[in-house]
Amino acid sequence: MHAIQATSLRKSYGEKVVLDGIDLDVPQGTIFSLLGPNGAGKTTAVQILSTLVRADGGQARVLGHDLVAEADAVRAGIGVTGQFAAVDGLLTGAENLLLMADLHHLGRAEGRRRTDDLLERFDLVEAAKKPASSYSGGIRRRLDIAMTLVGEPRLIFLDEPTTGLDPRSRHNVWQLIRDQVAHGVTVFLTTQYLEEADQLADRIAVLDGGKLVAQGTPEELKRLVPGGHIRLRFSSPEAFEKAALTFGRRVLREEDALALQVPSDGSSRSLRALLDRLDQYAIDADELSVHTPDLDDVFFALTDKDRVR
Ligand SMILES: Nc1ncnc2c1ncn2[C@@H]1O[C@H](COP(=O)(O)OP(=O)(O)OP(=O)(O)O)[C@@H](O)[C@H]1O
Repeated sequence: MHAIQATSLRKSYGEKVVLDGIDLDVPQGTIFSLLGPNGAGKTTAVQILSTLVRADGGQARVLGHDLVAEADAVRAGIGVTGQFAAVDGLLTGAENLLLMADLHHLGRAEGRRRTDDLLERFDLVEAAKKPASSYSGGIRRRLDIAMTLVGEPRLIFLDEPTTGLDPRSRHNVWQLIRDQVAHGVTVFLTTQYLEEADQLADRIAVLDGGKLVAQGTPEELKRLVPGGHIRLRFSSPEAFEKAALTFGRRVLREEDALALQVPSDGSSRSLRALLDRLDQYAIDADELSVHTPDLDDVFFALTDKDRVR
């Protein structure tokens, strides 16, 4: 079953086309990340898929329900944490959670039970007694995500969940997200941080200029851009020269290190071909390492940085 299935989603604000026909498929129990530069339309996509904003065109089913005809059923199964954080600064953390429990009509006892459970799991027991306005960014974000989970959603939308957090808080939030997925929850995550998508996502889609310019696993995306290579290091100048001759003009020479960089997409097929070649000519490499480009390379190669917005 798919948690999200969308075809040809379109949305414009006035003259500005924000989403220009977007197809999305997110299997249940996975983390899907929508990546894109500022203003690419990530938040708009989240707003549409969470029923907050109507698309101009296209269809979508979320948790098996039609987004428009069965909007209530969709809302009942999802949680949204966004830049429009729901935390009320005047209330304590515990009061914020209890308020969410009320909104979900949970009843007093059940509301208390879920609130206590979430405070424990999110390491918020101490903070829960103080007003949320006194919280650091990291604690506030944890409370915000905890509030999203009060209704026990099967799908959560996290819109830039770690923007502005320090590395430790960011890792904390990542762990909380992974825990959710381990319990079968599906996560739709938007982020500007390539590392975040790389760390968390099963699949990534890159949004730019209103279109998805690439989709795949982090590894698949990294293979899309040039720059990947296998580096071979040799212990003798003879072996180095012999290998350089064997691989011909395609290789990059690191004379001082006695190393060669052979272009490769990082697949096992390309690795096997290279090892076969070394075997064939009885060349011994001292060291072999595979270098795949990182997501930064992909992002910059795929998104148009010069477009005027
Ligand atoms: N309610 C609105 N009215 C008019 N224009 C809007 C509205 N909401 C969004 N936009 C425009 O749509 C474009 C996409 O915005 P959106 O917030 O979806 O991008 P984003 O990818 O989430 O960006 P960011 O990373 O900066 O949050 C922007 O140019 C924005 O100005």
